[in-house]
Amino acid sequence: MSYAQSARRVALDVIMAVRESDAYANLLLPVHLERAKLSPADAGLATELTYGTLRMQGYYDAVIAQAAGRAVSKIDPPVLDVLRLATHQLLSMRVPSHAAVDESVRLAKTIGSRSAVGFVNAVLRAITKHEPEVWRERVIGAAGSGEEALALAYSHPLWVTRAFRQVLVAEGREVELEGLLAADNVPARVSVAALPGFADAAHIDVTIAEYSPVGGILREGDPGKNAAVASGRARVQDEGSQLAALALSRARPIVAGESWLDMCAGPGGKAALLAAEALLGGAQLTANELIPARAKLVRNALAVFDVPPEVWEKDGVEIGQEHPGEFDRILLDAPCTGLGALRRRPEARWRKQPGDVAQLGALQTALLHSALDALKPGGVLAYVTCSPHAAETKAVVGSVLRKVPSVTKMDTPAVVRQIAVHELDMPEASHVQLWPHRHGTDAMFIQLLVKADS
Ligand SMILES: C[S@@+](CC[C@H](N)C(=O)[O-])C[C@H]1O[C@@H](n2cnc3c(N)ncnc32)[C@H](O)[C@@H]1O
Repeated sequence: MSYAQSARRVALDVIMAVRESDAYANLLLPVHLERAKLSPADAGLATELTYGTLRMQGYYDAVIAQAAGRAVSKIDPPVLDVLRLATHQLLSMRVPSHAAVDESVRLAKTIGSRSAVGFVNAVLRAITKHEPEVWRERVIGAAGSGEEALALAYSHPLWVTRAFRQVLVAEGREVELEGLLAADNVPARVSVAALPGFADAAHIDVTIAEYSPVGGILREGDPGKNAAVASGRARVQDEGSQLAALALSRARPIVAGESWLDMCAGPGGKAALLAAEALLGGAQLTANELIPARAKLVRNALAVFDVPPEVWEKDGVEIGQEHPGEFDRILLDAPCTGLGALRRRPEARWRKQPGDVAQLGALQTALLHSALDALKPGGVLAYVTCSPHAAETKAVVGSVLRKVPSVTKMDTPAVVRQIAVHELDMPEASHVQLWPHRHGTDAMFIQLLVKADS
C-alpha cells in the first residue's frame, strides 16, 4: 500500500467511525495516525482528508446525488464515505483525477461488493467530467432558495443557516451571513490565555491577541512546544472564551473576600482563568461540574495553583437551593449546542438536531434560575454560551428575567469594550455576541446580569 493510500485509509477509517459510532474526529485521528506510523507529510494529508471531508459533507452529498442520479440516502453508507472522501480530493484538493479515482476504487474494494466498486468508479468519473466551479454552479442552481443555496455552498445544515441568519438579522447584519458560513470552514488559529499572575502574553512567544488582554496566538501549531503552555502557566483557549471569563472577573473591581462560583466548569478552561483572577483580587473560586470525568479535568486544569479551588460534582440545577444567596459572582457557561464553535469540530454541525436546542433550552433555563438563586443580592452573573442560537441565548435570559424581576441586564458591551485591547465591532445591545467572521473568535454569547441589593 502506498503512503498516500495509507493516508486515505486512515481518513476513511476515521470518517466511518465518526458516522458509525459517533466518534470525535479530533480524538480518534491522532490514535489512527500513531498506529499507521505515517510520515509528517502523510499525516498532514490524512488530517486534511479527514477534516475537509467531514466539514464539506453536505456540499459533497449534493454533488454525489447529482452525479449518481439518486439521493445519497439510497447509497450504502460505507460506499458513500468513500465517495465523499474522493469528492473532497477531486473538488477541493485538486488531486489529479486518475489518482483520486483509482485509489478510491481500490478503497471501495476493501469495503464493498463488486457492484459497489463499479458504482464508485462510475460516480467519480461523472464528477471528473466537470470542473469544481461548474459543480458549484450546478449545486447552487438546484437550490430552492437563497438560504438553501448558501447552506449547500458552505456545507451547513439548513436549520443552522436559518438560526444564524435570524441572529444576524436581529443585529442588522444579515449581509454577513455568507462571511460567517465561510469562516466556519476555516480551521481556527490556536490561541492561548496567559494566566494572570503566572505569565504575561507579551513574554511567552506568541503573537499578541487582537482583543483579549491576556491572549496570544501561537506562532507554531503545536501548543506543547510553547514553554508557558507546557508548564500550565498559559492555556489553549479561544479568545472569545477568555473575554467571557474576564467579563465576569472584571465587571467591577474585586473586593477581597468575595466568593465566586463556576457552575458548569468542565473541562476547566474558564475556571483556570477565573481562579487566577480571583487569586490576584483576594477572591475565592469554587468550581462545579456534574460529570465526574469532566470534574477530574477541572481539577487537572486547576492543579497549577498552590491551593487549588474546591471542585464540586453537583447538579447545577440544585445549587441554588443548596447554597442560596452565597456567591458574589457566578459564571454560568451553560451546556449548549456548540454551534458557535463549528470551526473546531468538523463533524459537529451534522451531529446537532433542532430538537437538541429545545432540550438544552429547558436545562439552560433551569440552570440560570438556580444560579440566580445562588447569587448574593448585589452580585453579578455571566450567562455564557458557545452558541449564538437565539433560543439558547436571548430567549433563555428573557424568559428567566420575566420571572425574576430583581435581576437586570448589565451593559455587557461596555464591560467588554473596557477589557478589550482593541475596539470590538458590536451592534447596539445589552449582551455581547462574538463571531468567527467578525472577531476571529468562536461565536460566544455573553450576558452579564446583576441582582438587586435587597
Ligand atoms: C460549555 S461546557 C463548560 C466549559 C467550561 N466553562 C470551560 O471553559 O472549560 C458546559 C459543562 O456543563 C456541564 N453540565 C451539564 N449539565 C450540568 C449540570 N446540570 N450541572 C453542572 N454541570 C453541568 C457539562 O458536562 C459541561 O462540562
